[in-house]
Amino acid sequence: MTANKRIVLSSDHAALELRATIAAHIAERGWEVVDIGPTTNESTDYPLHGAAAAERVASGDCRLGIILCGTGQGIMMAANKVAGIRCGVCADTFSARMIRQHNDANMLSMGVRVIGEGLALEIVDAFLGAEFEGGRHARRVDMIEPAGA
Ligand SMILES: O=C[C@H](O)[C@H](O)[C@H](O)COP(=O)(O)O
Repeated sequence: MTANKRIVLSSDHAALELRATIAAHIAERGWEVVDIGPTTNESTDYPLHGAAAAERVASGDCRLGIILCGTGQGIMMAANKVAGIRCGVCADTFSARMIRQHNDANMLSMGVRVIGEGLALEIVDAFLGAEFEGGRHARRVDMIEPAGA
């Protein structure tokens, strides 16, 4: 399978269960899931997992990524330090759709201590179901990280 329907998943210790639920949910929808998150609940450091997932997307190995931690915030910050990554934290479906359509986000972050499983899956569907609209938005996305920066 090409990277076109390949998606990387990761989290810290806070989100193992939700990560597994999301993995099953998106696999059912035809995505090849590359789950590189921790496999035990032992406390771990979200920057490691955010960066590792982001590298998979930035390298082209995976088209998109979904990352999780307690709030979704710390792991998002780590992912956004990787060149080429545009990751947004979402707790609603509208934002999840818009970060694809307007911001060409290639990663989604969520907080397992913020939202429940049902909403998380709806957010995932909104994110994966939307496409970048280009046009005026492309100019703005280019301004976030100019080529060669
Ligand atoms: O942004 C950071 C995340 O929410 C972490 O999941 C959280 O800080 C981990 O906290 P704890 O070590 O208390 O489980």
